[in-house]
Amino acid sequence: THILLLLKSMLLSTSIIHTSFSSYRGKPFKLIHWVKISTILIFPLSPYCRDLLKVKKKELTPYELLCFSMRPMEETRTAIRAAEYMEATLDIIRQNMSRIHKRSLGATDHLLPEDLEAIARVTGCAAQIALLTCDTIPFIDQYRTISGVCNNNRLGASNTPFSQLLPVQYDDGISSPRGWTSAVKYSGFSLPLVREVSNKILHTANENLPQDNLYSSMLTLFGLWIGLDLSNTAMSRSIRSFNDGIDCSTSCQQAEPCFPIEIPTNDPRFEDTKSCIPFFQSATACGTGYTGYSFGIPNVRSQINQVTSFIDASMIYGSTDSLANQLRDLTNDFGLMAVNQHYSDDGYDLLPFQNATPNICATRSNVTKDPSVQEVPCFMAGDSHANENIALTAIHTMFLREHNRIAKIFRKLNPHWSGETIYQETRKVIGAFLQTIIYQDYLPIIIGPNAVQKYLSDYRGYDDTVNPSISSVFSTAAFQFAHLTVQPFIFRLNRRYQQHTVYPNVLLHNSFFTPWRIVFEGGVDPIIRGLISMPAKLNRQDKLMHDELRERLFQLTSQDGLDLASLIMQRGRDHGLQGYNAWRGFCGLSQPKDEKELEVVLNNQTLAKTLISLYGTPNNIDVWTGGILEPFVPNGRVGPLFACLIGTQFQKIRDGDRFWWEKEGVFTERQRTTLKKVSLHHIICDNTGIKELPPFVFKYSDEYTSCSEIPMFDFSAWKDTSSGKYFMFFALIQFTYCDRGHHP
Ligand code: HEM
Ligand SMILES: [Ca+2]
Repeated sequence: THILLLLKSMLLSTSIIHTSFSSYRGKPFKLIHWVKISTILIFPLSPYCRDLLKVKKKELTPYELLCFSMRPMEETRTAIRAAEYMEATLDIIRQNMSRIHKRSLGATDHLLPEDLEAIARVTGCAAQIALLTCDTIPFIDQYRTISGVCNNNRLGASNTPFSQLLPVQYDDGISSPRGWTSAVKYSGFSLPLVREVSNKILHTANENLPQDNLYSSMLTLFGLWIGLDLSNTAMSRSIRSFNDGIDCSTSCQQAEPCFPIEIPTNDPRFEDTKSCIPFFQSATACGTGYTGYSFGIPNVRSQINQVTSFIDASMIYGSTDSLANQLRDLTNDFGLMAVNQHYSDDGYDLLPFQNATPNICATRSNVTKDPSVQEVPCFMAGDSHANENIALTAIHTMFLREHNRIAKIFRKLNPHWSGETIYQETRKVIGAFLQTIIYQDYLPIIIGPNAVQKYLSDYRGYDDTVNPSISSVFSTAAFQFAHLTVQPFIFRLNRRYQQHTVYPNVLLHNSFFTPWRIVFEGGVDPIIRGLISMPAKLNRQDKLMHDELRERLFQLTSQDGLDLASLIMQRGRDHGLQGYNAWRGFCGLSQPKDEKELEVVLNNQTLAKTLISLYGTPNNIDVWTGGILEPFVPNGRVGPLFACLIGTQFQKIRDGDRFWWEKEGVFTERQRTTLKKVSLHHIICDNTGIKELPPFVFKYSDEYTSCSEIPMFDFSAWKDTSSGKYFMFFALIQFTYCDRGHHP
């Protein structure tokens, strides 16, 4: 590292660079040298999470687990690399220009538009944002692409920037997170340390938590599950600062992309205020931040969503073609998803294993303190978070089984269908199941009937002017409301819905990255029973985030855990989200200007006082913090601000989706009528050994009904009545156009 740093400073000061630079103007080919230099400089300085884990160690730190679980996927790495090269190239040019002209200059002050275009092209940035030609893709009107491209060109596709509902606000106006420089003031006040807000407002012990007497833990986990369909923020590829090689995992120095969470005085857990909770920034999207100059759009930094914004079950099937193919069972032509070849769960399938090294899920011997136990790899699914906790893994597993169950039904129903048709038709049905369950059952409970009426009343058809991309404020703040409704335990119940005697409840921090608990400790059923029959934690102003998430996040044994509340606020600042009042204004809500008015909005005097003592003004309250503190809207589980932001987002991903299940022509009328009848209930009954369950699985109740009392989901509307001849022809075209197992 030191040699590279030395090399970099030498390169920057040598006459070679000065000479080539002073003669570059009007000769864009020279710019390629700059790009090359930037790639040479960045590349070796950028260790990734993977590299952290190369050193064989007994136990991973919480930071390493976070880093690894949030590492960018393959195609995302290409997108991020392009932006990093472009930014580094412009930075080197800027430094040299300033040196030559002996004054500070912007990167593009002396560059011609064609030079910028050339840099964008050579770094790969131009390719990331160029419009696509969609009409050459076969069957583009029939099935969604895996990456979501060509639903409406790049809008809503994976690896594109989050949209912005309000202008982004950075310390330097372009890229530095809010709060990066303490001298920068907002409404006359510096932002408080996020850990201080977490300690003073969020802090809650694990014990005596308020329980939701209306809704079950399934409501919470289903929220997490669908959140993964919608957003997964790409982290910076590098865990080391670009300019001086500081390692974000070990140093508390602030240097892009390290944005460490500082420790306030009198912190209940960390005694040393010079220590920190490691944090690395999200990756920059091409054409934004300091790479934005050449594209004629406001050059503020934007972050990348690695997954498709549409509700298309991307957490099952993947958001990139390479992952989607890995997840399929291509050993036959039956349209199935790959399942685990080593273990099963009482006759039911499990998710396949990843073959990644190192195996971050080899946590069993550490947790059980028994070195002789058998370890297993992490499970593989369409989303990278599948092993984050075992309740989430259980839901993933159920839906994998549902795909294969339906695929087998379709093969019987339509023997002339190719494996590719079965896969695509099944994937289409699963996507529609999710859309139906979310809008019919989930959202009304969360945002309440008034917001449903305002944002989600009748569907009026597809609108190609609506941008379906997930917005930054939705993913980084509003849809993270449910972190306050997570129980500190994963409940595991036996067939009689009593605590399992052999495999009892597990504290949440003992459930992170532990797929072996599913393989060796009773499988999926006990966990699903726990989710559907135990209440959710209630989000209450005086009982916010318990210690499992605020003090022990990703802590498997003795290491210092992370603090989720601090991470969320720091992420919001990294993404340049404006403060609470700006968002209240966006939603047409009142904007409290002092403690008294805040007290009225929150209906809580003590809370308003503490917030003002921390932030100085209601304007600056981190939007996630303000949102989670608001009293609920009538018959909802979020306050008015989040009801508006969540309602707005779900309206956009419905109206801006060319494959929305209610859109004319996507399904037949008979199929639509059938799809309305689906519920999560069906999916549990059909894919687990659970045969008695509460009548409505999001509701907390001690009544149980038998699966046999619910009519089976009827697939007869999918019987293909067109002639076999036509389908032979169709299959032939498919076969001609694409490799087997590829999207048509
Ligand atoms: C069950 C326990 C849960 C754990 C351990 C957990 C953990 C995390 C972590 C570590 C992050 C990344 C924080 C950062 O550095 O920015 C995150 C992000 C997020 N979480 Fe959770 N979470 C849980 C439950 C939930 C639930 C119930 C929901 C929603 C209903 C949810 C929604 C989200 C969303 C939307 C994000 C941002 C995703 C992105 O764009 O990357 N989480 N969560
Ligand atoms: Ca999706």
